[in-house]
Amino acid sequence: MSVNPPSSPPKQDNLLFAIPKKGRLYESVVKLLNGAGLDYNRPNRLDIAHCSSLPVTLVFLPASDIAKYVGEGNVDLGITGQDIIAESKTTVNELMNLEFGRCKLAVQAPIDSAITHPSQLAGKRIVTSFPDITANYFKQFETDKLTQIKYVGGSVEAACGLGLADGIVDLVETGTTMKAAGLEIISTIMTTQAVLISNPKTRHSKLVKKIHQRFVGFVLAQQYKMITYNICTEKLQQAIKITPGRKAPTINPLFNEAFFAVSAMVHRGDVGDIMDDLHELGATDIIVFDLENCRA
Ligand SMILES: Nc1ncnc2c1ncn2[C@@H]1O[C@H](COP(=O)(O)OP(=O)(O)OP(=O)(O)O)[C@@H](O)[C@H]1O
Ligand SMILES: O=P(O)(O)OC[C@H]1O[C@H](OP(=O)(O)OP(=O)(O)O)[C@H](O)[C@@H]1O
Repeated sequence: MSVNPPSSPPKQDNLLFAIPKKGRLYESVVKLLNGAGLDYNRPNRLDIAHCSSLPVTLVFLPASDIAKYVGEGNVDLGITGQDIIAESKTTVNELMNLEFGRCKLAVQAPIDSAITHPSQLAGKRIVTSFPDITANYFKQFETDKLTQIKYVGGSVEAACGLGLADGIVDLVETGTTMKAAGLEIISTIMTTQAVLISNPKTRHSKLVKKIHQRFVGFVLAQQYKMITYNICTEKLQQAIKITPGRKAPTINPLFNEAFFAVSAMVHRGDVGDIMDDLHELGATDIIVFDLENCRA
């Protein structure tokens, strides 16, 4: 692990926040930090950046090391996958699911092998970046011989084809990597997504809470859109059934008309159907807005 020397040392009283320095989680994390108002300037190639808006220093680390730094080091907050937390066997507080980095950790074997159940791989050679989770998982199937677990840091899917493994344990999202390597899922060990974690011994509980609340608002805003429309008095009750909102819709009478303007939060995935239903009911001026951020 290499952390470049900081341009200026971490400010002593700043909260330290570990961020994946690259890889699958990086872009979503940057979006989340921007959305939560954690503005920073990261000079090219440097692994440390001070936030301008809050007393927070971001440290950019490999995703696979972040749970360790938060559980056993001085780092107060971090973002990483649940798979990494499970593998690192360290105690951190899992504050919230971040709704990205969703995938599963699965036992895989060559399609043309006769393996259909994980017990057939017990005692055999398994290659993985998750040796601890894998060893624990195969224990339940072992009789006499221990499973031979070998660690590799990446491109795990190549191990069967290159004669290093009889099976692998690796992450699967779309399945593209797995299929390209001629592998199939034999069993799923766990599902995982990115989470916000905190150090149980942090000295910055108040700031941890503040950042947590900002993330809750941003993640919620990503799941909803705001819809507004006009509807006549007679159809208002039916319209409310279509857009009940998170708590209730906001309803304002239109000036000089027997119409109401309604606005409500709706789930992103339901927007198309809701617009169709409202249009069919006779609603007019239906407009949908993205929510940039919110506090529920
Ligand atoms: N295909 C995927 N889809 C969704 N989330 C994933 C996927 N692959 C990995 N992740 C999540 O992202 C975390 C980091 O994985 P990634 O492959 O980016 O790590 P890395 O190997 O440290 O990075 P890099 O490959 O850039 O060195 C994983 O532990 C997992 O939680
Ligand atoms: O099911 P898919 O959508 O194909 O995604 C799964 C792949 O993504 C991850 O690897 P990544 O591409 O991040 O690189 P790595 O193997 O170097 O970790 C994971 O280790 C799989 O190989």
